[in-house]
Amino acid sequence: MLVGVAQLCSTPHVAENLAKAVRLVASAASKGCKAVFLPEATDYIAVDKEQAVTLAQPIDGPFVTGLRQAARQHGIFVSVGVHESTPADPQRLFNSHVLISSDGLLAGVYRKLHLFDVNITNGPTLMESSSTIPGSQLVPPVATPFGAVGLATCYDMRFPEMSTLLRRLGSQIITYPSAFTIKTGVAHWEAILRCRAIETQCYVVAAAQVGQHTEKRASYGHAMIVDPWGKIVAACGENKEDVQVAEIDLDYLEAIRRDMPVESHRRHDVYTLSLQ
Ligand SMILES: O=C(O)CNC(=O)[C@H](CS)NC(=O)CCC(=O)C(=O)O
Repeated sequence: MLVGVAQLCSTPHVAENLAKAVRLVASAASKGCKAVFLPEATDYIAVDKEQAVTLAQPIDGPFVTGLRQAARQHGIFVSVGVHESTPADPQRLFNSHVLISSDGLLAGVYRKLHLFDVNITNGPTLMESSSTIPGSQLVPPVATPFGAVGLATCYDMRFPEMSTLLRRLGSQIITYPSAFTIKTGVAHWEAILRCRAIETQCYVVAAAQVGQHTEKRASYGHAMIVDPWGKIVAACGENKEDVQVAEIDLDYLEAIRRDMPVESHRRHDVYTLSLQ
């Protein structure tokens, strides 16, 4: 089965971003994909924290609703990262990853666990926790016709405990909708994604924001799909608005797991003791 990984440049203009996302959904469907993966913050990249909080919608707001209609119209699953407002805390939002089924229903919602609070010398300073409430749970993989999908987001890829757990819970595909900085992307993006695929023996799908969003903010792009052997099988490079397609072959995945059964070689007996 074919799936598409997408790349785009969101701005603070939510309606325009929805139009771009819907175009990418249609494009993936026309290429025969059963699913399309859109990046983190597809709804918008804001100029500052105040604007980010003002623009956030609930999951049942117009942005996700528009994508649910597109998913249903084209008969395709859609994974998308959005900001999610919550009445419980009007000054902050969740960084949420929504999986929409091909009949337009919500199949899963994951709220980003690891927040990107960093200050890199000669590089970006970002304080995600000033606007974002961290999620509090791992979401079990969602069963789909193309495999069991584990939900994560961007910076989460730096935490292999999370991908290892998603694998143990049954994931066959692990997804990281992203908006990576250029400096960290050049240094780490491909290496991390290939490692997560190799060590979990899962397909890794990483949709990406690309280019200049606002005066202050730019993203690395290079959306890709990595197969469970660590090979890059789809790559958007630095294209501005793109969907690249790869096959998800679960027989191939099972063969890799059979040949090298790392999951059954894990020494959980030792790991638990060493944490005490
Ligand atoms: O800000 C928004 O609106 C959407 N959220 C993001 O773009 C997030 C938090 S600032 N970006 C990352 O996690 C980049 C991680 C990264 O670049 C790395 O791990 O190196």
